[in-house]
Amino acid sequence: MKLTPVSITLSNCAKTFRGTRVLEPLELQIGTGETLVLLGPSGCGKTTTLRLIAGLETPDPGGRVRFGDDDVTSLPIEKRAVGMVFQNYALFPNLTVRGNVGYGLRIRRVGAEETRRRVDELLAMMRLTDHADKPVDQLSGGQRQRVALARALAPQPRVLLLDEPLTALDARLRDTLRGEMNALLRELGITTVYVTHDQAEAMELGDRIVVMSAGRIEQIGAPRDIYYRPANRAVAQFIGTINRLAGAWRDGMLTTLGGAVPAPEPRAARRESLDRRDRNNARGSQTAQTARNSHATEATLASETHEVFFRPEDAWLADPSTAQLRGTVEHAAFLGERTRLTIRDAAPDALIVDVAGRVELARGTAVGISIAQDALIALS
Ligand SMILES: Nc1ncnc2c1ncn2[C@@H]1O[C@H](COP(=O)(O)OP(=O)(O)OP(=O)(O)O)[C@@H](O)[C@H]1O
Repeated sequence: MKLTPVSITLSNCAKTFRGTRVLEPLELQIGTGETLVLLGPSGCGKTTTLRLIAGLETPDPGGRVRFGDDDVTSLPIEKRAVGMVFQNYALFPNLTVRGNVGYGLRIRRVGAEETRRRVDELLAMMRLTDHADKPVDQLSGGQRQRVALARALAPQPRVLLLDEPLTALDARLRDTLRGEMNALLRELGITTVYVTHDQAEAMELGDRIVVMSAGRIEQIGAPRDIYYRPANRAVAQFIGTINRLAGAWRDGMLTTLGGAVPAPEPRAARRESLDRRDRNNARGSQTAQTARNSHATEATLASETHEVFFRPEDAWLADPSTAQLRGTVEHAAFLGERTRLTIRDAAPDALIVDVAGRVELARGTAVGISIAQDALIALS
């Protein structure tokens, strides 16, 4: 497929419907060929943002939308060269698969031969060749979704916009199609904006994720950044499961019900250490960084809210006599590849700890828990 992807820039883009502002002014740059995922709870403004990019809505006065160097703010959707896929696919039920995929080319008066060539190529790419002449209502949900994608790509758009394209499918199919979608977007290299409220989809597909809530951007970052370095509680609680340890600071340790844990590394140091862990290349200007970090530690602790957070998979069971925290098993959920423990009395809130392997623990068993220091997260 011959595609010429572009970057997208939204500047000062707010949206008000009948006096109610549903999107605060936002700034967003999407790189050429990047897959950017808009993630957040229902009603947070994801679809509105996508529609501003599509040209289905215009931003409040002062907002601008650019594709590369082109200011497209006042262009309608049909002049923006975008391909769109919706949750319900919006296929034409009276047309065959081939008719649906070729639709956008016919209305653009592309010649019959070129149309056939492009449609055949897309049908092959989407593994739909054998279904080309079927009416779309004879297809499975996954196949319809692939027809919708092929139809969006046929006119060779500059940008691909996907609004919850997998949501209507059952969980198992969604997992399979997520992998296929990932491979396809990498292969096409098209600039893609993908709306979802499903974190697994966001993590697997996004080069970067934009976490939104109540019409605002809470954080923009690579999936690992968002997961391991959430900017605030809203992000941490929306993405995955997170445990809270509340207590009092004593000698650099947070003392809670069942023991004590060391102070988390402040954000700057944490970023450094995670980057080291991720990329395994810790050389560079370490000395200056370390000086900045020790300064940051004191500043962070002084303003600390007496709580730290950690993910369930970052803790492990340890001998209670040497563990950081002690508690009792409230519940052990065997999930196949791991067991999810709910542990009481270690902290004011119950803690969730994931353990791999063959673990069988009865309710009431006394356990010890330790947590990797670089996995402790301080949040505002
Ligand atoms: N045309 C409209 N007129 C009035 N209000 C609207 C309109 N479109 C969206 N809204 C409101 O704007 C807010 C954001 O909606 P939007 O569809 O962007 O959210 P979302 O994050 O995509 O949610 P969902 O995941 O449920 O689709 C919601 O409160 C919604 O009711």
